[in-house]
Amino acid sequence: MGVKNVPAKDASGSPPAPPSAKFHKRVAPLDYTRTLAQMKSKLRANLAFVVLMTCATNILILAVPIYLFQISDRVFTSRSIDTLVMLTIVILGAIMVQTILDALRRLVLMRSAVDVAARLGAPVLSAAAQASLHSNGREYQVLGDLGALRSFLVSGTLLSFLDVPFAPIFMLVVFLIHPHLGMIVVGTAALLAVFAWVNQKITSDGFRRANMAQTRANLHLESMSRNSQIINAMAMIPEAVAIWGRDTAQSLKAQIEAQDRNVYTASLSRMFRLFTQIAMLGWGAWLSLDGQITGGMVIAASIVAGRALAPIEGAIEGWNSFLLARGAYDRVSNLLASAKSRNDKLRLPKPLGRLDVERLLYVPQGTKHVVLNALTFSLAPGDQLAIIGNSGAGKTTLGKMLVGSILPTSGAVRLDLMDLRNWDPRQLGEILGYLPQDVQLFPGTIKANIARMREDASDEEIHRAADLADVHDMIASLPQGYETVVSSDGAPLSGGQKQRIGLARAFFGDPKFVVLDEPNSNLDTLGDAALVRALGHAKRSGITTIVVTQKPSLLSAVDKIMLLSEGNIALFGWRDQVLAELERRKRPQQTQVPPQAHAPELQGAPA
Ligand SMILES: Nc1ncnc2c1ncn2[C@@H]1O[C@H](COP(=O)(O)OP(=O)(O)OP(=O)(O)O)[C@@H](O)[C@H]1O
Repeated sequence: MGVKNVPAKDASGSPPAPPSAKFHKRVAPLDYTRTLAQMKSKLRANLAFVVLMTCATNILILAVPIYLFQISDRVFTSRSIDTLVMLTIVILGAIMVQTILDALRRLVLMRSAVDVAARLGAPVLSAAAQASLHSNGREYQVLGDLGALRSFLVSGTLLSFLDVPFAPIFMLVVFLIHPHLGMIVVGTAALLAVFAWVNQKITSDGFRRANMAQTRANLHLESMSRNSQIINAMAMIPEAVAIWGRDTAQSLKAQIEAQDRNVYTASLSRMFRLFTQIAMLGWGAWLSLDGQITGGMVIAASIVAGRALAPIEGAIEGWNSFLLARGAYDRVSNLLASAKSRNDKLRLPKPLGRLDVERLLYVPQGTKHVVLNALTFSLAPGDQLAIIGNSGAGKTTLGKMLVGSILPTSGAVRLDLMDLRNWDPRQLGEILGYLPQDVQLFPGTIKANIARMREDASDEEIHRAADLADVHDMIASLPQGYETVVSSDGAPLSGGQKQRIGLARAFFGDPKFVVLDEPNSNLDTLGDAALVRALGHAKRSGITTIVVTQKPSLLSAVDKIMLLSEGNIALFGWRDQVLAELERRKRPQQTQVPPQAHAPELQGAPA
């Protein structure tokens, strides 16, 4: 196609920059899969160290029963004080080493948990923001999963899991002391496993229902905080609180049911574990009376049995939190695996602003509604197009698609011949400007908002954007000017002022292509006039501009008009021709039939 790849003249009129400066600097690459792999290998290394420490601590734990064994077998028989002192010194040393190693493994696990959160926090948030393009933003909750993962890594459950492989060794030791005692321990372990299985069966549904109701209550709370003004203004507090209360009550009720059952099974398993201790001592005493083992062996067997059963009980009790952590890990790794690496795109020179839309089709996922029906049109660099049409015609959807904030079902949007999907996203964001229908500002100063929260933005660039959007005078009239701090609900700015700051934000950084969705919906006459002047500045700067509008006042400022009707291009062409055609279509309707779909927006439009 006929776009000449000549360097565009700088908007300020200065000569084009040398070739090297024309190329955007690539931001640090964010390779999600590699970050995840790095985190896994670091965690594996740490866990290997922890497993080593666990081996050592578990072996050293045997020192106490061996000490008892030795006392009853050697000291009592030889009545040697020296042996007693030696044995005591050795056991004290062993206990000290065991304590240090146990503390070490806990410290390493704590640092590993922090390391996981620190390494994955930014990539997960970035991947969630990317993924939210295709959904309603629920991916942001994966950040909570990262927290759950971190808690699991420092929980006692993980230590119990690590200790479980040593349980058979301890059982073997008890078997070696006496097979009867060994069988008591193995029987109890099997019984504990049965209790845990029953516990899982009878509580999982309750916990699942409790979680679902809690999630609903949290979502409701979030929407209440976003709509607090509407809720207050229309006295909706009782209803809003009632909805939250209903979901919270459901969650608590389900939780109580599940927890009651949990308490029953946990108490039963604790009781059986105590029975085991008694059985070990009682049966051990009988064996001792029978002369089969010594008293020291009975006590040693009881201690070793306790060590064998404790991690099994801990792992069984923590099984639910293990499943939750595994689910959280799966969600984190799936999100990172599905996020696309942002560093594999060629850096291109700054575009001229030619737009080609090819057979753009949009059928939202899960619906059969054709919102945009194979739209095809082109704009030359610097063209200004107004998109008009009835409510629900697809104007906003088309605007979002033109800036790549939603992806088409099929077809392509090309900027300077290159499909938007093939531009480096960061570079594309810098050469695009977008003012959405529902303008939201970030909490911070006006200058930070105009600069798109970039810390490297110069004052000159911010002023230039404000100038281009014709909002400098409005900002100057505010008591704190560019330093005015805006809160998350936009206060202290009015709706129109917010919209005009949003306009300056769209023009920040010399974009080459700007989409403005109903930029004058909140503007007064002065604001309207400023917007028309801003379009004039954009025209002179060669910025390709698309304005979605229902108001006729803006139509005088554009070159071309597109009429969208139910997702189809009903009319597209030079402004005067389209307006004349609309006028011609409107006339017979006024005399014959009720007005047609698109007639009202053009009433009063300049011909
Ligand atoms: N994600 C979606 N799922 C289902 N339907 C959708 C989705 N996005 C848009 N639509 C539908 O597409 C149609 C066009 O919506 P769009 O917001 O683009 O209209 P519009 O022309 O901008 O209207 P308005 O002037 O009122 O803003 C609407 O009927 C809307 O319900």
